[in-house]
Amino acid sequence: MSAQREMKEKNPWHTPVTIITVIGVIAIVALVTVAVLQNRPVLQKYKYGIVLDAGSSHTALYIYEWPAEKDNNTGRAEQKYVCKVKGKGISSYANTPVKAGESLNECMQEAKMQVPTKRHHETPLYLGATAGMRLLNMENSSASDKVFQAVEKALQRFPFSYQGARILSGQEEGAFGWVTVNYLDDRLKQGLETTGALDLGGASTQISFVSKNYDISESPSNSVTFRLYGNDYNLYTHSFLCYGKDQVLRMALAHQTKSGPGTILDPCFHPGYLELKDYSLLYDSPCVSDRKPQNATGTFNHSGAGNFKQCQEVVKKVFNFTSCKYSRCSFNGVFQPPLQGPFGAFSAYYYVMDFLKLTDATMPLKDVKEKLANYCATPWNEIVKQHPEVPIKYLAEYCFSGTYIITLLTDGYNFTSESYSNINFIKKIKNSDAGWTLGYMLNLTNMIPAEAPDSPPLPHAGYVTIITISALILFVLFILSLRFICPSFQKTPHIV
Ligand SMILES: O=c1ccn([C@@H]2O[C@H](COP(=O)(O)OP(=O)(O)O)[C@@H](O)[C@H]2O)c(=O)[nH]1
Repeated sequence: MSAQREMKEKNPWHTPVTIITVIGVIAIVALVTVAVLQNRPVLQKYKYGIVLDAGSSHTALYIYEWPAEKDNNTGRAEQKYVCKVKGKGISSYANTPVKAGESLNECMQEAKMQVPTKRHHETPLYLGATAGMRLLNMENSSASDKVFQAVEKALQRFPFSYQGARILSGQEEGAFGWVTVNYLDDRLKQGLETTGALDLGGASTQISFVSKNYDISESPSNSVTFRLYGNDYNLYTHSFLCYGKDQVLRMALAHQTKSGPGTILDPCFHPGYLELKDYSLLYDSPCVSDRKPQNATGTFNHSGAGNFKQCQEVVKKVFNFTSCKYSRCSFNGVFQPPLQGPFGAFSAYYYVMDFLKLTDATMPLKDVKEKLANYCATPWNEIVKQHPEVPIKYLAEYCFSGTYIITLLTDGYNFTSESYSNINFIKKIKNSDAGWTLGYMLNLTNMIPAEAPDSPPLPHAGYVTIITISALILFVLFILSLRFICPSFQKTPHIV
């Protein structure tokens, strides 16, 4: 019995200080563990959104992805996947609407594979149509309705949360393009100076920017106001219907064929270019239908002369610079405040300028014009030889499209040799395509809060460190105070 007692007394695990120490260590470990577990970032789970951009020339499907627990707060939505729908835009199926729906199936099947199955039912799916459908709706609203019915039917067969298909107004297209660019650049959250957005499509074009000299009362219809992350924005935006590059080409050709000649020598096409074209196809658009010559034969010879300066003169004819009831205008009597800040130019601005190797922002405007003039003057057979991979239809139009872009920016929007250098031709920002689709989804899912989100006072690591240090200090103080208040803790155990 006494040997047992001696063992107990000699065993250091049985001293009060040791017991308190062990309990203290367990308490600290428990405290820190709770702190770590309670505040650990939730396992990265993602949410998804799908937007179909039904443009005049083609449709593209975009899938966006963002961290699930941050959708209303600090996480950024990014493009995860893009699928180009085969064939033309949905407005080209006016006579066979069912095919408009069928055309989307392949990309929608892809979307099913890209979005995790357990997220399908909660993934919103939107379709937004732009200028091609705006024009079809103006021309034949029942055909446009039938295209939408077919598209709707096709999209509802998929397991996503279908949110509707509609035509975006030009103002929405411009404003959402601006939101996309500035969101991806993190300019909105940080309240930085914003970037203007220049979007060029096939059937319309948009310009959107914040100008401190913009007096809304002068032209209220061009104003869109936002409150995003606690900052107020007064955005100027305008969409020019028929001023996308495909419709402007029709207008330029309409101008050259108005007296109904059998052959036109077009300065916007390369020397040696020759195609037989149909009058009825050329005039088959509300942008030009009223200009169809009375005495037009069925076809005309479209031949090229390859002259940039003359091409600019032809292109200028599609703009009206004479009437302006405001203090200042771009063209066609449309108000435009003074240009301000940097601009991102995307969609067809990028495709064309990239092909022409003219996207370098440091290239002076006069050099851009010189290179374009050389390109336009290059004989057609040489151009075809130099670019065997580019489809002939696209290849034939780059001289025209480049000339239109320069004319639109300088004569149309009033960019000068100096301010031209503020334009960046961009396709993507941080792996997401520049365009209206992301801004549209962010808006419809309320992912950009009006007020700046409350951020936790400390990051997770800082929180855990402070908890650990505080617990250790408290424990040391506790031990010291025990020794001070109860001196017996200092004595070594007395062995009997
Ligand atoms: O790789 C490409 C894809 C498109 N485009 C052109 O870019 C424009 C895009 O127009 P979209 O269909 O987006 O027209 P919107 O409906 O916006 O007017 C059209 O002229 C297309 O021919 C191009 O030059 N290269």
